[in-house]
Amino acid sequence: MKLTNLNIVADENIPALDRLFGHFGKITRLPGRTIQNSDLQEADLLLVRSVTQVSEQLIATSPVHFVGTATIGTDHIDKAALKNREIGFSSAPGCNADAVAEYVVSNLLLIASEKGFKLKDQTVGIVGVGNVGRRLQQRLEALGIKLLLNDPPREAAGDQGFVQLESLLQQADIICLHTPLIKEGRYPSYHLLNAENLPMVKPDSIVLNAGRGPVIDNVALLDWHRKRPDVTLLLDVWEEEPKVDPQLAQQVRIGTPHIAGYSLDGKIRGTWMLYTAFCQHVGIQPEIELADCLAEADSPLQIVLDGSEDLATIVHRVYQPEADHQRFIDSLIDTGSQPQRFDLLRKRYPVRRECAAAKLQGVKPDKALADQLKAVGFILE
Ligand SMILES: NC(=O)C1=CN([C@@H]2O[C@H](COP(=O)(O)OP(=O)(O)OC[C@H]3O[C@@H](n4cnc5c(N)ncnc54)[C@H](O)[C@@H]3O)[C@@H](O)[C@H]2O)C=CC1
Ligand SMILES: O=C(O)C(=O)[C@H](O)COP(=O)(O)O
Repeated sequence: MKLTNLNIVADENIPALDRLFGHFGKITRLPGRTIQNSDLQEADLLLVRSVTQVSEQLIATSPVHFVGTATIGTDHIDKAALKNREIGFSSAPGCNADAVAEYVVSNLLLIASEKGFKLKDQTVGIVGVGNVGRRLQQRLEALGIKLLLNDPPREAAGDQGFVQLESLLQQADIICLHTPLIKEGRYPSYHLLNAENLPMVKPDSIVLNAGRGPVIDNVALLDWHRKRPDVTLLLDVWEEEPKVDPQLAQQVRIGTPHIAGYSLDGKIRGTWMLYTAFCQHVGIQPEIELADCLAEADSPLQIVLDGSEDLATIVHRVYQPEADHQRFIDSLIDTGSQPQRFDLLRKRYPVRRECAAAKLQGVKPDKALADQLKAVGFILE
C-alpha cells in the first residue's frame, strides 16, 4: 500500500483535512448524512462525524481499512462490524471536552445572572463524569461550588465519591448530563431521565443536557415540564435531531443545535487525533503538530479588559449562549425545513475559541477575578 495515493472519503464538515490528510491521497468530501455504501467502493479511509451511521451495511464490500470519527461520542459506529472486518478504528476521546465544559459554565453564568443567584451557593449534579464531566468538575470545584457526582461505571470500577442518580436528582440545584448514549449492557443511559424520575427534580432547578438527546425521554420531558415550568431547561441535544420538537424547543430557556463541543480548537484537535491514530495504524511517525494546525487556522481571540468586568462578562466574550439560542429559535420558523436549518447552523457555525486560547489585554484582573478566570480555563500570564 502506497501512502500517497489513498482514496479518502470524509464528511465535508471536518476541518484541517487537507493539512492533515491531503498528503495521503485524494480527499472526497461529502455531506455526512448522505455517505452511503456506493461512495466507499474505492475508499481506503472513511472519516466521519456524528451524523454518519457507520453500519455493517455501509462498509460491506468496500476496501476501507480505517475509519475515524472526529468526535468524542461513538454511538453512531458499529464497532463490532469494524472489528469483524479487521478495519482499524479511532474516535477522538476528549477532543472537544473543554469546549463542552466551557459551554456549560457560560450557560450557568448566564442563568445565574438572570435569576439573581450566585453559582457558588448552588449544588451542581454531574451525571457522567468522564472527559467532559471531569473537566466541568475541575472548573466548578475551583470556583468553590458544591458537587454531586453520578457515574455507576466508574463507581463499579472502584472510583469513589459518587451518589445514586435518584439522590442527585433530589438534591442538586443544577443537573448536567454528560453521559454517552448507551442502549444496552449494565448501565444504559437511554432515557436515563424519564417520566418516573423527572418528578424527583427539585423546584426551581436547572436541567442541562449536552450529552446525547435520547438520554432524556423528550416526550416525558415536555409533558413533565408543562406541569413544572419552574425548572429551567438548557438543551443542546435533541432526541430526534436534526428534527426538533417545536413544542419542547419553546419550553427551553437556552436551546442550541448540538454545538456544545463546537470550538475551533476542539474540532481541529479531533481531526488531528484521527491523523495521529491513522499514522499509528499504518506504522508511521506523525510529523504534524496540533499547535501548527491551530496557528494556521489563524483566529486569535483578544479580549481587552477595562477593569469593570466580572467573570460572567469575560466568559461571555469567549462564548455567548444567547447568540446561538437566538439563531436556533429562528431556525424553527418553518417545520418543513427545520431539520435542514439545524444542520446548516452547525455547518456554518461561527468560529469559537476556547478560554485557553484567549489573550487578555488591558487592565489586569485583581487576584480574586484572576483566580476565577484560571478556574474556568483562561491562561493568565
Ligand atoms: N453536545 C456536544 O456537542 C457533545 C456531546 N458529547 C457527548 O458527551 C458524551 C460524554 O463525553 P465524554 O465525557 O468525553 O465521554 P467519556 O467516555 O470520557 O465519559 C463518559 C462517562 O459517562 C459515564 N457513564 C456511562 N454510562 C453512564 C450512566 N448510565 N450513568 C452515568 N454515567 C455513565 C462513563 O462511566 C464515563 O465516565 C459523549 O459520549 C457524547 O455523546 C461529547 C462532546 C460534545
Ligand atoms: O464529539 C462529540 O461527541 C459531539 O457530540 C460532537 O460535537 C458532534 O459534532 P458532529 O460530529 O455532529 O459535527
